[in-house]
Amino acid sequence: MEPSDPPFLTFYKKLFDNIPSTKGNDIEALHEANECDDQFEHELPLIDLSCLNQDGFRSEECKREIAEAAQQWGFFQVVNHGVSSEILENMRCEQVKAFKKPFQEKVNGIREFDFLAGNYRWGTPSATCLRQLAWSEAFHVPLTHISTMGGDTSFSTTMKQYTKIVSNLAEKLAEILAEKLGQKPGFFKENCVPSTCYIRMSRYPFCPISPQVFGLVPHTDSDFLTILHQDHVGGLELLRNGKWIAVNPKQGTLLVMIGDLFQAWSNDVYKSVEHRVVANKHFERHSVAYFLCPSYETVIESCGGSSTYRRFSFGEFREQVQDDVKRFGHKVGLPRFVL
Ligand SMILES: C=C1C[C@]23C[C@@]1(O)CC[C@H]2[C@@]12CC[C@H](O)[C@@](C)(C(=O)O1)[C@H]2[C@@H]3C(=O)O
Ligand SMILES: O=C(O)CCC(=O)C(=O)O
Ligand SMILES: [Fe+2]
Repeated sequence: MEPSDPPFLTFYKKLFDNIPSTKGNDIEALHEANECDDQFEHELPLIDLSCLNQDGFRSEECKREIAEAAQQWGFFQVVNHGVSSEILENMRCEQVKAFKKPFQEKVNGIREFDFLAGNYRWGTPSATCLRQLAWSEAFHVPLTHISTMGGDTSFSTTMKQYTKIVSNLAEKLAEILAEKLGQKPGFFKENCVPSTCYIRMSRYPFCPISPQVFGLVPHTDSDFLTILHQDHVGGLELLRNGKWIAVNPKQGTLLVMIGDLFQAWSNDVYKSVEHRVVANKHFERHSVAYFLCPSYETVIESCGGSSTYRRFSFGEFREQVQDDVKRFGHKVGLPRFVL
């Protein structure tokens, strides 16, 4: 019997034949490949955004910290970000409820939310080996969909409240990062549109064969920046100086990740951060991500002159990512666009 929803074990059956035994050298080798440097708690950048409302000196200092973290880590945690713990908790509850809908309803589209089949993803349809499989399911919901969601249901109300605050926060952080590059304000307001920005709600079911599979395979995000909220379970890891570092959950904290578009636009000043989610043998996990994306026509080129990358439109970038995922089972990303 398939013990999991979604039915990973039956649908991806081929990938599970000949999996390394869970005894002896094979499993040791896998543990080594997965190794995460979490023997001691890493000092991940943590920024108090309330400083942005303080006097000029403190606010400038905070902006400097944001830019420094984006350069050195491509990642930072924020507190006092304006999303109340009540909204975070409501969002988590609504998300948990949505994933509890029957599998076939998720696949065909959830009527109640006006979700279509395309809103739901699970696993990695193009995977040809276990290491390419994502042991997770997700709803992708564009902002345009959220703003037109009808009814006064707790789902639509919560989604609207959450995205309103988080989208403003994303734009604000992006503008700070642009300012620190010496750019005039307005680029993100002009180019980032509700039809391409989206929320991705993810559920990582507990996984009986956890060391062999990822909850989400290593990747960088294909946007300007991502704002992520994770629950208390943990499993998110960042790649830094060749080592995977666990991002231990801290209640009320939001995580900010620099995506590929900011890396290209800043000509490598800011770095998109490679991250992954490791599967958990015992507990399911939920997270919600907001992706700040421009319109498909927006041309991405270095904002400060000379560039490592050729100019490309966001539409072209998305297509290339999707083609590569189909052909190779994984994303290639920015290296495709190096001059
Ligand atoms: C199989 C894949 C789909 C994905 C790229 C990847 O190789 C791994 C992660 C996926 C992800 C997650 C975040 C974003 O939604 C996304 C666009 C990205 O950059 O990485 C997707 C990719 C996708 O759906 O095409
Ligand atoms: O669930 C997480 O912690 C990460 C999600 C993620 O990386 C993504 O949706 O792109
Ligand atoms: Fe991601």
